[in-house]
Amino acid sequence: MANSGFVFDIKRFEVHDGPGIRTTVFFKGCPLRCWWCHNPEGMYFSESVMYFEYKCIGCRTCVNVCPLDAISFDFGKHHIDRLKCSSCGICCESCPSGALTCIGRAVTVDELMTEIQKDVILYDNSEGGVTFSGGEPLVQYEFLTDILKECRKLDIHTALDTSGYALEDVFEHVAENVDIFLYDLKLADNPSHIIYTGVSNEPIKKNLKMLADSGRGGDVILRFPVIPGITDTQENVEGLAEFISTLDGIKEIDLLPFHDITEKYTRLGMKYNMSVQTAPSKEKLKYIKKRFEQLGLYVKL
Ligand SMILES: C[S@@+](CC[C@H](N)C(=O)[O-])C[C@H]1O[C@@H](n2cnc3c(N)ncnc32)[C@H](O)[C@@H]1O
Ligand code: SF4
Repeated sequence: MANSGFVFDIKRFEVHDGPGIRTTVFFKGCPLRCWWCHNPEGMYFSESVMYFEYKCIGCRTCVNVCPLDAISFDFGKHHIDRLKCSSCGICCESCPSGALTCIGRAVTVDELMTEIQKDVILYDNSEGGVTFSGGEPLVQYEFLTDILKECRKLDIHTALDTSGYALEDVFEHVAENVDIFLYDLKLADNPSHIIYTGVSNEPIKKNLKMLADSGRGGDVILRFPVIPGITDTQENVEGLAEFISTLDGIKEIDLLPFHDITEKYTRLGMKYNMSVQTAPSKEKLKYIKKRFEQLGLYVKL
């Protein structure tokens, strides 16, 4: 039982994170480091300090209040020494223009349920519900399970947006309380998976196979991030198609074309590995769509 967890956003009226109108809760912390991740503020479990240059008025309040001397103006340019910064948040509280913002906050089960329940009428009218995303929600599996159980008590539909990367027994335990899964498949080849995400794809494949073998394939919507030069290669698409063809009951795969978020990484002081900034071509998307349709899947783009 975990009475509180750590989230970095709660978005209401979402229509892209599962069926109907949904509230999406973004959990902090992720064991993966996908090169293209558009939610880098969700990677670390601790709070993340984000700096918005266009809001900065150059008053240097942050420099003066930082207890670790982690902030300076080098040649007039704001700089946070991320090795010194402990994300204590004092600079964010003191910044008069909102140029510094602390991402991430603790919430209790009760607080989160209050937020989720605000839109129950919308969920009911649209066959929607709540989606747990991140970061990787499975990292906080005890808190996640508590929330899922509360939702089930109240008959609120739940979706888990996940990389599937978790120990088998953790995944199995959480899955019991989930209505549908938005399950990401990124790279079929394990060495490539390790290079581009930092972890092996074996637990991901194992957990998905377990779901399908237990008769829950129909509760899974696959998601495939189409990342130019990394996941969109013929070799990868064929590898994934081969794996998917071993899974029973899965009917849908959603293609998520790459979008660039260089600016977010700059604001967080994080390294962005992607050299490509353009979305995949229409031809490439068409080819991938057709290939997955050949497996009998409905392909949403
Ligand atoms: C940020 S992840 C969070 C959930 C979980 N950690 C996962 O990877 O599925 C949510 C979705 O965004 C997708 N995604 C991440 N970065 C993206 C990008 N730059 N372009 C398109 N989709 C992206 C992921 O593939 C995943 O389907
Ligand atoms: S698993 Fe999801 S949240 Fe984690 S780094 Fe990859 S895309 Fe981002």
